[in-house]
Amino acid sequence: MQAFTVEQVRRLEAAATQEVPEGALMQRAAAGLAVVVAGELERRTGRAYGTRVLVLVGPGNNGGDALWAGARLARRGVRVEAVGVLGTPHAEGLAALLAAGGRRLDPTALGDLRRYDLVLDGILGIGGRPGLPDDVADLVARVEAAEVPVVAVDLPSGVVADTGAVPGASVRADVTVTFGVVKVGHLLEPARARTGRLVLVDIGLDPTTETPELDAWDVARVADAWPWPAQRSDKYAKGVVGVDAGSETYPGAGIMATYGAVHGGAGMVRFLGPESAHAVLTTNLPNVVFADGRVQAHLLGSGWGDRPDGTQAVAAAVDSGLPGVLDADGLGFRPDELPESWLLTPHAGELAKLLGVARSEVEDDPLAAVRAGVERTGATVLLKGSTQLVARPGVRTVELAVPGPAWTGQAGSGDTLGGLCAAVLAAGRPAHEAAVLAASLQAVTAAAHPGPLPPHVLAERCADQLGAWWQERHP
Ligand SMILES: NC(=O)C1=CN([C@@H]2O[C@H](COP(=O)(O)OP(=O)(O)OC[C@H]3O[C@@H](n4cnc5c(N)ncnc54)[C@H](O)[C@@H]3O)[C@@H](O)[C@H]2O)[C@@H](O)CC1
Ligand SMILES: [K+]
Repeated sequence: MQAFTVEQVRRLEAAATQEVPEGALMQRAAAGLAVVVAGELERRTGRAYGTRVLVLVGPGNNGGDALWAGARLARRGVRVEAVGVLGTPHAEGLAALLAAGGRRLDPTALGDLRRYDLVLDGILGIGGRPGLPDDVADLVARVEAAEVPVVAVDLPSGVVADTGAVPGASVRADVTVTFGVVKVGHLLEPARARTGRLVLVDIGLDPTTETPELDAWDVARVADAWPWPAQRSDKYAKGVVGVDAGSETYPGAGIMATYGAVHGGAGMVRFLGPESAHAVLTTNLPNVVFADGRVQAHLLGSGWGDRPDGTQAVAAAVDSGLPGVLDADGLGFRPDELPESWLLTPHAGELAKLLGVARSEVEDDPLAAVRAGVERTGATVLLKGSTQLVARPGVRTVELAVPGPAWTGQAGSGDTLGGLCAAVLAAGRPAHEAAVLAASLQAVTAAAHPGPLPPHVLAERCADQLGAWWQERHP
């Protein structure tokens, strides 16, 4: 699934408008919206006829869409009531609603909102500036407290369409019906959680003229793209990972990283980290070797702490010409310039430090931040967190891994993720693909095995998940 910016949507809409009569796009949007709302009413109450819908109407075309859809619903026997909450409502849309038997209410006459079966949020769309005025925010809070299902028109009002930020009050939708193309904010947290189920209505835009801002992977694409071993693949075809992670202070990070590499399907894992980790690894992962030798991808940095020879260790690995993953403390030892074949795996705090900005700056616009990380380092960058983004040099489109539940937000998850990435890298895949595949695998596995599993146990479940995908593909 691809997502676009507001500026791009405006261009696409302008191009499409040249081809059709005035108002046609809004009619297509309203028709699609009314079908989804009617379906939602039927699913929730068993019928559309006789149900009650409250339309919250803002000053722009977003409110226009909502009013025209309200008119269509009113003609089907839905009792539609519209309330203007900002500015002057779309004149033709309001006239159409009234002509179809809908009513206009004064905001002061709203009463108990629990009498509505559904609320339609037509307050703001892609023309919305962040946040909502206080009186609108109060009304939105009342809707939420009344637990009435909400369908958002194009975007949940109050979210930032281009970044996914939610700087103030916003609508929390059960369903969002968007038009033409998906917008960036639908897919990035925290706006993603406010979007609910996303329905895309075709209004005749042609997105092929624009480079997508975001390319969101889904589970089937991840499973199809995984580097499955061929029948005659030996350990070198699957790839050897060299893990130089952990330290005497943090041996666990090296162990976790090794669990990730093993369960991500590496042909062999060489552990080059601290001796204090050897006994645990020998007992639990006896296939891991400790001798120096051939590797096909490096994994460095997790749990290094303040390693005295960190700079030299990273330089030597990069100079080998092999691809690698540089994680956590290792990020502080990176050379000025890295090749694209190296993958950096910072979380928001680490990326902020790398860029010399506040963490909130990364969190407010992760798309810009992950691109800036690439710009700064030359490497491929995976920004870890609730939405996991991958950017690489020379490519505008940022890839979005399959999202998962927050269970993976615990110490050690980043270490195992680094190992999973390194396993895919060692199998010969480019760094951006290794990052998307590994991050998605971890998320999908966490969704299938919810609960506070320690990261190394979740890594074992990752192997089960890979097994299940493989069986689906090799019946
Ligand atoms: N342009 C097109 O061809 C189409 C647009 N469509 C709809 O039109 C929407 C965009 O319409 P508009 O460009 O009119 O924009 P909006 O409907 O999002 O609203 C813009 C208006 O809201 C005001 N406003 C913005 N943020 C505010 C805030 N925080 N507090 C108070 N007032 C605020 C602005 O001053 C402006 O008057 C889309 O989201 C979509 O729903 C659809 O009908 C499909 C076709
Ligand atoms: K809206």
